[in-house]
Amino acid sequence: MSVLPPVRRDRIVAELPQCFSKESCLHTRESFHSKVTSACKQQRTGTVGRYRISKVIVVGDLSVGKTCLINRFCKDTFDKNYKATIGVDFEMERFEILGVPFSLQLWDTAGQERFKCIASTYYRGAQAIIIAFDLTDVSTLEHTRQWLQDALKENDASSVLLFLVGSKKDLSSPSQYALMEKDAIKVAKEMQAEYWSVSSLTGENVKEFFFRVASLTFESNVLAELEKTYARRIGEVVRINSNDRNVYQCTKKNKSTCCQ
Ligand SMILES: Nc1nc2c(ncn2[C@@H]2O[C@H](COP(=O)(O)OP(=O)(O)OP(=O)(O)O)[C@@H](O)[C@H]2O)c(=O)[nH]1
Ligand SMILES: [Mg+2]
Repeated sequence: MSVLPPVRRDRIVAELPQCFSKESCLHTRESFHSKVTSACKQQRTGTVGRYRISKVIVVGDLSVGKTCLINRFCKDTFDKNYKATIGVDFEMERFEILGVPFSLQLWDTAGQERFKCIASTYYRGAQAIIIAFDLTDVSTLEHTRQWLQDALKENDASSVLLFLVGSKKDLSSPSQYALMEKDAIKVAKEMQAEYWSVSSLTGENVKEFFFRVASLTFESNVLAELEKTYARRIGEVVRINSNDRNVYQCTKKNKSTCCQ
């Protein structure tokens, strides 16, 4: 069995990364959920080990900067020449969160209309959806609602984490940015998404953003797994209890026959 190399030192998460803007932040806790930290401390790998991967899809209009965002984070590169994504591209990024190895599967989808049907076949089973728009083009912000609708057709809205990300921040002036941010935060609140603004050219907020995505998906996976384990245990206890009742009836009626 091939052993993976250790996680890069700059991919280690010990504290819950904070959100970008309090105004559009759904998970306002300052630290990881206590149940998650204790499960990880006890390395209850049965609980924590299983959920080591999270699927994240990145959607949004063509040329808004989805591929550049992923490449800046995964490869620390930036290509100013636009090469449209055809269908989907895929990157796997490994972290160590609270001492537990964890991977983000990043699915970079095509924004061009003609590739949309191929891309949408990869939406299913996402734990997080990143909807990207261009901070210098308000029409790409308006289109994010449709992108979200399409992505939610394949996923359970109640359990998927949503992020609305404004890209190309280096291209917008402070006054232009302030106006766009106000609109974007309004859209983020409507969507129940967490808003971020980034620049893949300068790298501004890119690492912080992906650390936040990885940490929140890790936390929700571990909590879901703990709940399942707890429910299974309760199930077992209930089953034993119901047997107890039989044992009780046996002893009341006739000890020898029914309770072997
Ligand atoms: N200045 C600046 N330019 C950017 C930034 N991000 C992307 N770009 C430019 O925008 C172009 C398109 O970016 P891509 O990441 O390829 O766009 P995309 O969303 O993947 O496009 P599709 O694959 O067609 O959906 C790139 O060639 C860059 O030149 C950024 O943060 N700042
Ligand atoms: Mg692309």
